[in-house]
Amino acid sequence: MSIESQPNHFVENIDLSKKRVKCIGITGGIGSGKSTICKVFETFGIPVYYADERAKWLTNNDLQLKKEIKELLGREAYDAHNQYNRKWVAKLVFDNPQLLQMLNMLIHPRVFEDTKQWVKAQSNQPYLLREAALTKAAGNGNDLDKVIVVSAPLDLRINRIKKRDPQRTQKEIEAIISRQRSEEEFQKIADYQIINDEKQLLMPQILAIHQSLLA
Ligand SMILES: CC(C)(COP(=O)(O)OP(=O)(O)OC[C@H]1O[C@@H](n2cnc3c(N)ncnc32)[C@H](O)[C@@H]1O)[C@@H](O)C(=O)NCCC(=O)NCCS
Ligand SMILES: Nc1ncnc2c1ncn2[C@@H]1O[C@H](COP(=O)(O)OP(=O)(O)OP(=O)(O)O)[C@@H](O)[C@H]1O
Repeated sequence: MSIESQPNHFVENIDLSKKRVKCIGITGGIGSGKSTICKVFETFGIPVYYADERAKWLTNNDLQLKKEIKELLGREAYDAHNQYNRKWVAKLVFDNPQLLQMLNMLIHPRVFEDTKQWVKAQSNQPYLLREAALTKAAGNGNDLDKVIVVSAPLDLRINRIKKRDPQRTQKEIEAIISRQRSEEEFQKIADYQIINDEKQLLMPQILAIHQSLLA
């Protein structure tokens, strides 16, 4: 068969006018300032997917997920109004790495599905941001093109969280940190870095990344 007479699957299956929009992960440990920095990107018109927030929403609204979480953690995972009992779950899982991993295995596939739907619904954007405490390196089994890592000194992060979340004890904050990537591990997956140490100016760092992503 000549090349001309072969059916052209490529032309049939790919709509060239719909190029996938760039998706950039933004991550960092608790209190590093991810959400604060995302708010600045939002003022530039960049849409942001907040994975922790969506995970929270899904734990209360995805019926199958609710059922699976109850099976894994017990009925107390939901309160009398059938709402996710975050305080109770946090106490249980942030001190128990195996259980946290099992909970992640229930929640994360749902969040990834939800992210895909969100990305599909966006159009005509120069790029999108996906904020999450847990993110793999770009391209490592995910749809991210680059990863921004937000860093801040540990003592500053702990003090910020004590102020922001007065219900958490120092021990609880340290338990969360010990379940997250270390600073060195975050650095390994960073394509861009933002240092949010309240000494270096934030805006020039954010603008430089924004410009580079628009280029
Ligand atoms: C354990 C839960 C109930 C704690 O709720 P709580 O309101 O106390 O804390 P919150 O969600 O605000 O998170 C507190 C800090 O822990 C971090 N964190 C949340 N989940 C995880 C996790 N699975 N592993 C490591 N850090 C996490 C957050 O980024 C934040 O820095 C809740 O975080 C949860 O259900 N987590 C599992 C879902 C998840 O993995 N979310 C992360 C992004 S998809
Ligand atoms: N440069 C800064 N100057 C002053 N306060 C800051 C700065 N960056 C962050 N904060 C404050 O520190 C706290 C933690 O910041 P933020 O919520 O953005 O962190 P996060 O990395 O998103 O945390 P989490 O992982 O818990 O979601 C917030 O109360 C925020 O207002």
